[in-house]
Amino acid sequence: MTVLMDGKKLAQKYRLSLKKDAELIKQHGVVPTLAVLMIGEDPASQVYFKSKQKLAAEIGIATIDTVMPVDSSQQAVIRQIKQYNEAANIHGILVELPLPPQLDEKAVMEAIAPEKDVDGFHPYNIGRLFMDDAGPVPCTPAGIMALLAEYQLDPAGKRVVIIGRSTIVGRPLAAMLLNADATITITHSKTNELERITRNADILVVAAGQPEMITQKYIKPGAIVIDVGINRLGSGKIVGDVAQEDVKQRAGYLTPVPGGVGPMTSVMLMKQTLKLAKRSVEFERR
Ligand SMILES: Nc1nc(=O)c2c([nH]1)NC[C@@H]1CN(c3ccc(C(=O)N[C@@H](CCC(=O)O)C(=O)O)cc3)C=[N+]21
Repeated sequence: MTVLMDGKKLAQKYRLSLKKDAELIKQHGVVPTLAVLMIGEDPASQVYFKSKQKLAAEIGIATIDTVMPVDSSQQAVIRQIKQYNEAANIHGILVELPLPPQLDEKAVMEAIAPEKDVDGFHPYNIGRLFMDDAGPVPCTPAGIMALLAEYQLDPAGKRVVIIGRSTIVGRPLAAMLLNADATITITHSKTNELERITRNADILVVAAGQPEMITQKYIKPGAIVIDVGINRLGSGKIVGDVAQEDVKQRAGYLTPVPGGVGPMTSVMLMKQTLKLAKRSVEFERR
């Protein structure tokens, strides 16, 4: 029997506790504030953009939302970020990805002040994560770590295989799990004999962006399977990167899609915003 790891339920638990944290910060006269910058109107990002506004409002986090035209110049985007960097009332800055093609993602990420980088995408924060001295960290991997902890699945000593080497999921998750004493293998689209590697995994994380690519034959019996994929099919149905019904026959634990990693990502963003706001309270009291 596979245990489904209920991200929706855990996210709800976090929402209640984050609401209390936000209240405490406000008692010190600080309103936790997240600035969200979206360039263009990518439909997938737009859904995420709106759901974040709603979640922030529920928890008691103020948002400053800016939409810039899809043809914005690099200079204009960086100017907007610098303005947020300098605004004392803003604690977290998030720039919606993906960016339109004329913009240099690396330069945009580097323009965000590391101490306001809620997504943990700035090279300084990535470096800290790799040195096991983490500041803000990427939200999706943080959500995966929270799910493992909730189900008392300690990664220490376990063999982890991650499919996907993105800067948003695969790479930072590898660092977090390494910091938690797991043994890590990162695989990707050029990996030879993928199945032979994944069949050794005690924990398999799939962030490949390929609808339902992972079937039973990739899974070690009883393994923990984390499905990071969110793929919208022509029919409108949302599926993960794991063929869920098939893999359920073999996995010990599995995150569903929807209702698994996705809801945890958003809640981790709020948690990190509060952490950054709290730090500014402590700073002011000194
Ligand atoms: N700077 C930046 N940081 C991000 O973290 C970021 C981003 N840009 N751009 C867009 C992607 C996408 N993303 C999602 C977060 C939550 C769900 C989520 O909650 N999904 C639900 C609902 C799925 C549905 O019904 O559409 C679920 O999986 O259950 C999905 C997608 C964060 N992203």
